Amino acid sequence: MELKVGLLGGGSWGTTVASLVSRNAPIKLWARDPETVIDINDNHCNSKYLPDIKLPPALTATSEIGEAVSGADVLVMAIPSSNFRNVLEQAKPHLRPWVPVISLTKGLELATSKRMTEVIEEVLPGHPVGVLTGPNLAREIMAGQAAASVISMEDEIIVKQLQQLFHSGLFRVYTNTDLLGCELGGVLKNIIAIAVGMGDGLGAGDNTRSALITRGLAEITRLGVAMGGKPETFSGLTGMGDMIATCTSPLSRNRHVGVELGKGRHIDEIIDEMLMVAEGVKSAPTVMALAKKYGVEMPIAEDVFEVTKGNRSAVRAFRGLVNQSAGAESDAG
Ligand SMILES: NC(=O)C1=CN([C@@H]2O[C@H](COP(=O)(O)OP(=O)(O)OC[C@H]3O[C@@H](n4cnc5c(N)ncnc54)[C@H](OP(=O)(O)O)[C@@H]3O)[C@@H](O)[C@H]2O)C=CC1
Ligand SMILES: O=C(CO)COP(=O)(O)O
Repeated sequence: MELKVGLLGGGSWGTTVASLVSRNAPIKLWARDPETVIDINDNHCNSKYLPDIKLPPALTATSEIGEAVSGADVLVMAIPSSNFRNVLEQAKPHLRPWVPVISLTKGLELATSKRMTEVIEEVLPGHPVGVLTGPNLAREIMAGQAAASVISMEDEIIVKQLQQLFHSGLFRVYTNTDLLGCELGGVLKNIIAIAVGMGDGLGAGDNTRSALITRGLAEITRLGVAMGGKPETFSGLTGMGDMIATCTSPLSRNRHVGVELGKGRHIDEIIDEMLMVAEGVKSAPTVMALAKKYGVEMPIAEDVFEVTKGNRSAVRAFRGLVNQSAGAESDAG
């Protein structure tokens, strides 16, 4: 049976995933911006978020949320974490029972510290939930570069059915049933990417970058495992894989924020001039609260939090990070 897909969110990643799915199944993308809808339907472009990229003609968009949701056999959410719950509430009256809901979002809800799949379970009880996550920079994928990703759900049967929707020639999609671990990897790596960006903005070298990525991975693994994720998940595509892509790519918005902070600019000024979302800035306070709750030391994330709050300069934070006294490699810090 052919599954119909509704995807909510007309930004860079929503449009990219909708383009991939359109090769395998009928899909309707909902965007709140009517100009984006016209651009996708008439010009096969999303000039606002993916300039100079041609979209597949099979991809169509709507500005009526009910049109994307009511006929859907699968709902995909590509809305930043700050507006995720609100959009899910708008979709709820149109959604048929038991339709699986897959999140593409790599953030946490500020007010509740919840993961997006927890928000889905709260708003839409009974619907199977999952994430599609991994080292997936939208522009590279739209340029036709090969990439791998992971669809993660706790239900082994449904996850295999949905894998086929997203998988295509150059976009390899694996399955994983450690939903919490996969989802958290995508959230937490954003903060480490800001730290690495800060170092790059300050002129640090490749050795420093490598040390930060490795210690950052240890840090996010400690928190993820304390929260119930599997250690091996953090060494896979959704953990180490996404860390490498986000911490090293000039396309990463989180790394970009770090680079600008490293140059000495203020966070408000950096965010004001960005059209796109950098989830790590918003997640940092929530991650600090979770680290405290689970008794996990996260010195890199803490420095990023202090710099983004304006309490510490990037230079001071970075000196602290590289000068920290070193214990055993297996220790925190
Ligand atoms: N870009 C990437 O490479 C990747 C991104 N992600 C994750 O995907 C999520 C979405 O990111 P991305 O697409 O890149 O973000 P963008 O910043 O490119 O776009 C955000 C989109 O969300 C829409 N939006 C925001 N608030 C609302 C709302 N209240 N109602 C309706 N639409 C809304 C915006 O609409 P409008 O234009 O009208 O403001 C825009 O279409 C993030 O959590 C990100 O971390 C994950 C993997 C890769
Ligand atoms: O999650 C991403 C790559 O996997 C995108 O990272 P940014 O949000 O930092 O651009």
